[in-house]
Amino acid sequence: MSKTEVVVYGNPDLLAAAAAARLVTRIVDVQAAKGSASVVLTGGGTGIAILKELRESSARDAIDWSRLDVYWGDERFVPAGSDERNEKQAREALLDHVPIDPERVHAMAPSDGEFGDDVDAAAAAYAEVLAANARPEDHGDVPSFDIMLLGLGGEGHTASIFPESPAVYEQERSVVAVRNCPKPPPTRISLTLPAIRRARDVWLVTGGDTKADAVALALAGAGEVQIPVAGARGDRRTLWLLDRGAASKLTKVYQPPTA
Ligand SMILES: O=C1O[C@H](COP(=O)(O)O)[C@@H](O)[C@H](O)[C@H]1O
Repeated sequence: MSKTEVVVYGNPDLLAAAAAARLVTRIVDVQAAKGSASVVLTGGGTGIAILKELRESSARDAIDWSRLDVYWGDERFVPAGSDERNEKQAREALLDHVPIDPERVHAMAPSDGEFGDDVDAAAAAYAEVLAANARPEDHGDVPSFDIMLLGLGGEGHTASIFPESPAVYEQERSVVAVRNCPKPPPTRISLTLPAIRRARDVWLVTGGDTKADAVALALAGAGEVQIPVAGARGDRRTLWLLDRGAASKLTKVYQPPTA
């Protein structure tokens, strides 16, 4: 299992800018080493702020967008045009502004798409997308994603895996339908913790003191049933990128970077 690293930035803007810079560097490094790279996006305030920062950065042109696969860790099961959709927010923040190959943008189905309001069928279809994109060296039906961005909620959810919900117990499937979420909208699609742990790098990105309890509990070793984000780990690296608010209840002192 990878070691957990924590970096704390002085404010949310710095967090988003620094995470975007890290993302460019890691994608470029992976593309140089392997030819193409894959990234899993998250919804939420910090996740979308990072994408906006990336759009506004001239460094984004260092990425070969034609050799990047994009997936989502979770999606709100709402109509395609809804502003609540993580996909729509990511497209507006970044994807509509870069020369990405549309075939390599792997979105989860909306509630008015080909599966209608059958969220189980939509989740199963996304599991098939993952399986179809897994290579022999991935040793399973989920790609070894190069970078997975994940946000978290104040109660400890990550992706759309909520505390003590059926999704947190899932050990077989890579993608599940999620119902009765405590945070609206109530119906969602989510990667499971076993699928998340297939990623090489998992980056937990969050800001604000409403996240401080969940961050502190996860980093203190809480169980994943109560605090699902505690179970989000990368195979190569688990990196927490926080602002001072989100880090404010950590007992260990994590220094902001000096440069
Ligand atoms: O609903 C969701 O919320 C979380 C966290 O969002 P935030 O705005 O409170 O930071 C996000 O990680 C997840 O992808 C999203 O669907």
